Amino acid sequence: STGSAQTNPEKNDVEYLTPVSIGTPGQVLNLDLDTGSSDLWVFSSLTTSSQVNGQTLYDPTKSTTANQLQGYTWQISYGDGSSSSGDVYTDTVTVGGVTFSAQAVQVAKTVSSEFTSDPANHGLLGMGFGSINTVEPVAQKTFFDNIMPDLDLPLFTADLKRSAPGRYNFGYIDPSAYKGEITYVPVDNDSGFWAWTSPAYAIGSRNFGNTTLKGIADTGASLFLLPSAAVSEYYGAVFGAKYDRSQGAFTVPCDASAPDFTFVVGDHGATITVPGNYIKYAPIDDAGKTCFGGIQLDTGIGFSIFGDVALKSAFVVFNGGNRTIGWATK
Ligand SMILES: N[C@H]1[C@H](O)[C@@H](Sc2ccccc2)[C@@H]2OC[C@H]1O2
Repeated sequence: STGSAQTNPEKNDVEYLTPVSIGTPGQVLNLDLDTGSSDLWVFSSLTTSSQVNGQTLYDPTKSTTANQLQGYTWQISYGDGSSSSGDVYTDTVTVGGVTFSAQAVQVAKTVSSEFTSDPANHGLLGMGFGSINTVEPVAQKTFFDNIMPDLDLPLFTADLKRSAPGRYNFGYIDPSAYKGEITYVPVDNDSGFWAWTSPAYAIGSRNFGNTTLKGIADTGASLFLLPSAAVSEYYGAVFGAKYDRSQGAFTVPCDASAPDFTFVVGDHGATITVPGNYIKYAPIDDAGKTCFGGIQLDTGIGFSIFGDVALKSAFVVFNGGNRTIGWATK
């Protein structure tokens, strides 16, 4: 089988939401497909009502194919401090025309304020590795794990775009979605993430250094989080850039000329270039004078995060069959 689903950016591309059908008859929720986590959880009829704010709710009692996993629970905390928890059902789930009939659907009973505050986000669909699924007493498989054996090819692709709809494809590679060759590199999934290492990076037209970037490809993260040496070198090249302690982040003048950020993929010279304009991420003042930086520090995480600012500059193949990640320009 193969499938294809359009994914739609929220304001400032802070996340990308994809319609997912759950249950019989189908209840369509817009979910954040997240390669940086491995739980499929949804706002539901069981979610504490004071924590619901316009989100579409999955109601298992309205689905003839829902079955509760009695006594199973889950609780997840994300890198940005948000969290959610609840119970577990199985039900039929369809994304982009690909269906799995007994998918673990984690219904939220509690969600943190970051989730409550966004009516458009009805939950997450994790596409990381199964080892970090939080369901107790038995971890559950991700949607991708479940459909992989039936896919023509054991992979999915992410084609995110700046402030425009993009696409997640399952089981095939669309040759019209990228230019040149796809360069594949090994993924180390010991952490449960799509972790890989870039051998070097360059800022603007400067020469490549020899500092490797060890990071994860995370479709659920908005920004490009890098080591302080890379971040300082980058913003040192942007006139008017500064670290704004009140924001706890680097900002740039929205009218600054921002250099591109290029990272190497593999050892035969392939590169991906993040346009400087993507790093003038979003205005933080009404006048649109000051912009939030799309590159920020990865301090304390232990690895870098190739979030949407990096991913939307490429066509990315997540191959679960041979555990590689492929990058191509587009
Ligand atoms: N993998 C990512 C995940 O999808 C989000 S969870 C999230 C939180 C609030 C709003 C939307 C999504 C969080 O930021 C980075 C990492 O954790």
